[in-house]
Amino acid sequence: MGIPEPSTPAGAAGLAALLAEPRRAVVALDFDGTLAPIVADPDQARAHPDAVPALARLAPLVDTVVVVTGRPAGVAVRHGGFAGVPGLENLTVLGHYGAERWDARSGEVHAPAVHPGIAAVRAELPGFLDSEGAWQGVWIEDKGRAVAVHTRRADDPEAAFAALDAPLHELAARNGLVVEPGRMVLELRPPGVDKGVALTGFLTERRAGSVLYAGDDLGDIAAFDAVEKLRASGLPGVLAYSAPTTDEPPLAAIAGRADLVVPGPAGVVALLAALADRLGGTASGAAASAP
Ligand SMILES: O=P(O)(O)OC[C@H]1O[C@H](O[C@H]2O[C@H](CO)[C@@H](O)[C@H](O)[C@H]2O)[C@H](O)[C@@H](O)[C@@H]1O
Repeated sequence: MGIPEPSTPAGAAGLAALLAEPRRAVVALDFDGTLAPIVADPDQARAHPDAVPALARLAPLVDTVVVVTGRPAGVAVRHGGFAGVPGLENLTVLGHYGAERWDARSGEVHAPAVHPGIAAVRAELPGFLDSEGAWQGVWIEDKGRAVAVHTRRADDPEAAFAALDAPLHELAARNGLVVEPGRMVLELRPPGVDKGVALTGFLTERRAGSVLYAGDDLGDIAAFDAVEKLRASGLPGVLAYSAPTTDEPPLAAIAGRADLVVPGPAGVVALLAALADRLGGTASGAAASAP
């Protein structure tokens, strides 16, 4: 596939800037639903099989590739298969919505102390969920510095999500936390950072000349907001939506703002490969046009 044409002038300008000066471009990608297909068990989610090969061709041609995810950074690295890959030396993973950072060069995760509200919620949550009614299939993902309540495997995932929304907001507020909603998940996590804050900080650090951001979920709205704000202040950017390929409805809050809509992780990977093709990447990651 070639590079799809952005549907907006701002997106076309963003893509043009990326292609004109790729060495100043940051390619920023969400993980679940964007690089990794959605599956029922988060522990079984893995990057699309063509993701790492495409990224390993593209990454040496741009300033950096950054994965911005709600996952713990180490989990995204493991499930992505990102560590020790030739070509991915300039990959960074910003985990926990930007609270954690892993850089391929050091191989280390940097993270702040765990918020004290997490221990309290971890202890209270099982009994709390019982008291809210037995939602068959609702389960808790302990993410270390956040705790997520998943409803995807409940008998009625949407009903379980809707019923738990307000009580979990109350539980989070009582413990100094916020609720981060996602695709059939309500996560209780510390406030203070989101994907927009994380992405803006990273682009500033890199002195980026352009950005491409791809995402699929509610947590990506903050990153979309950030790219739109940066565009208004002169940084070209292109926004891509990884649309569901199942009967799940598209997320209007993102779909309507995207410059490019691609079919799920397979479409994202095809976009990355097409960018690498256009920029002259080879299988080893060397740029044909590189100095
Ligand atoms: O920011 P992301 O990389 O998109 O991570 C967001 C959450 O993704 C995971 O949950 C989602 O993917 C699961 C596996 O496909 C799916 O079962 C679940 O319904 C989705 O919400 C992950 O489990 C969370 O910890 C992430 O915060």
